[in-house]
Amino acid sequence: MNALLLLRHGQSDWNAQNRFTGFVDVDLTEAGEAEARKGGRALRGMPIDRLYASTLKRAYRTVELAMDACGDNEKLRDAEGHWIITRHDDLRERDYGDLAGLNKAETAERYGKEQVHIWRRSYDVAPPGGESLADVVARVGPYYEREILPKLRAGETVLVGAHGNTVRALLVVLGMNTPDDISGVEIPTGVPMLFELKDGRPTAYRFLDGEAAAE
Ligand SMILES: O=C(O)[C@H](O)COP(=O)(O)O
Repeated sequence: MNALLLLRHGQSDWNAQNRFTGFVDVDLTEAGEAEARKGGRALRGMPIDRLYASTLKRAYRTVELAMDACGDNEKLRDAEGHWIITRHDDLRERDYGDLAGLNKAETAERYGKEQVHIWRRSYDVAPPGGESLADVVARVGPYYEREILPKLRAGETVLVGAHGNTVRALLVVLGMNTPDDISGVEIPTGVPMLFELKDGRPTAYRFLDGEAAAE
């Protein structure tokens, strides 16, 4: 099999509290861990050759839990039984800067819903002290082209544990969306996205939200 799999982390503690998170390294909730395991079950029977994640624990824990639940691909464990996951800062969630830790609803009351929507979903306007989606594209894109695309072109299937805005940035990098229409795209937590490849490049994707096999 030759495919790209993107997996937004399961629900995090600050997702559950409706707080801006960004670079802050928060844990998964129990519900988020269950989402990760459900996502893993949807991957059963799918040969995976390589695992990536951001350096934030909510992303690589999601990959670990998903792979545990998937139950296949034991070749990707090291001698101690840990999943071999290439982790990199460039795959982190967008930096929400000064908004990190603030409640999203309270922030909308303080600055206005329109301003918060612009900070969250515009392409080139960054939240104060943080990154715009364009900034995320500028760091995720080169990492993808340098590290992941060559593996896909070599015929591998690669799973990347990421974040809402790194997935959205990759959809722009992959040409699935444009800077104009990406603002309307939302990524569910814990649901694997399977990208079909043509000549080593992703051409279309679908969500694997039906479980391949019940628990
Ligand atoms: O970092 C965060 O706050 C969330 O994971 C993504 O936030 P957003 O959906 O508001 O961009």
